[in-house]
Amino acid sequence: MSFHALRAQYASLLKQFIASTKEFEVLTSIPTDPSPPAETLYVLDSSFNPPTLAHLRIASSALQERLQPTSRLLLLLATQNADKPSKPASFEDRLIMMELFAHDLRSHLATTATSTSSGHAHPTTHLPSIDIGVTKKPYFVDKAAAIEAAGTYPTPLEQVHLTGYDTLIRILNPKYYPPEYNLQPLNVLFSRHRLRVRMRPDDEWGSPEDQQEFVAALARGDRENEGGRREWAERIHLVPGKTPGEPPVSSTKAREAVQATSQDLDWLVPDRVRDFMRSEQPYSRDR
Ligand SMILES: Nc1ncnc2c1ncn2[C@@H]1O[C@H](COP(=O)(O)OP(=O)(O)OP(=O)(O)O)[C@@H](O)[C@H]1O
Ligand SMILES: NC(=O)c1ccc[n+]([C@@H]2O[C@H](COP(=O)(O)O)[C@@H](O)[C@H]2O)c1
Repeated sequence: MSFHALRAQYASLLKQFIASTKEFEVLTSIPTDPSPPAETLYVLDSSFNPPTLAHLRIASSALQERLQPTSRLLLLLATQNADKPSKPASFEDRLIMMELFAHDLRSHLATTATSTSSGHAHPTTHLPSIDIGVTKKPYFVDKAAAIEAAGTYPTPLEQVHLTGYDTLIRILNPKYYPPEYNLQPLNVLFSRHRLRVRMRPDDEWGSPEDQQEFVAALARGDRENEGGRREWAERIHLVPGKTPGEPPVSSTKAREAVQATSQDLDWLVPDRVRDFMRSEQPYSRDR
């Protein structure tokens, strides 16, 4: 399907979703054929503005821990962000980039499985299916509940939310939980689901040791006065982020690169997303 036709299709699906009372919906799946029922649902929630190689590493490292068709990945676009106002690219273009990203991710999984297995390409039938979904809910605890309530997946189903360290800090910030402004509402999330958190070491977020200490403090009970329970720490799995010296990758950098230094897209976004950004210019002011 041409990008023009795909954009029109997503525009119509989005319009129906926004006008509905639904809080979560899967718009498409890759591949579209039926697949075995999910046993673990990995959820990568992002503004996908655009999807980057950091998002690809977050998802692929989680899926590669147990590469099996009963693992499923949900790429979840939040139409409402907890903090940021909406800005270009359009949601339609982001959904197209999410679909391209899903193909890039499956290609990546198929080829990287080769180096760890017998030297043969990993059959695509063994790769996890990827859903492209939308939610109106900005907070993780509500996203998890909306996914459960929609009835799209078998129940009960453990969700593993894939985030970066900056997002973990925000999930555990009481300012998001009125009217009491304490962390108690998160108990629903941590009693059923998990977080797999990629460290994001830099000047703003500190060293890997500082990031590990944040979870260790929760485990020691240091957040109990704010309603944070020690046992939640067991449901938070911190994994390494970029290695020292590796340049930091972010959607902001990719948006800047497409305007100024387009060759930098090669190390910021996966191939199909890069080609789309170059040909369709979703961040151009004329769009
Ligand atoms: N380089 C990275 N290292 C670790 N986590 C990351 C990285 N990039 C994104 N993430 C995580 O991926 C999730 C979605 O990210 P998000 O859409 O905010 O991307 P971003 O690159 O931080 O965006 P922006 O630059 O537009 O603020 C968040 O949980 C975020 O922490
Ligand atoms: N307390 C929370 O659950 C919480 C706080 C801040 C951001 N978020 C969400 O995290 C995701 C990533 O946010 P940013 O795009 O702002 O990095 C968004 O879906 C945003 O709404 C959730």
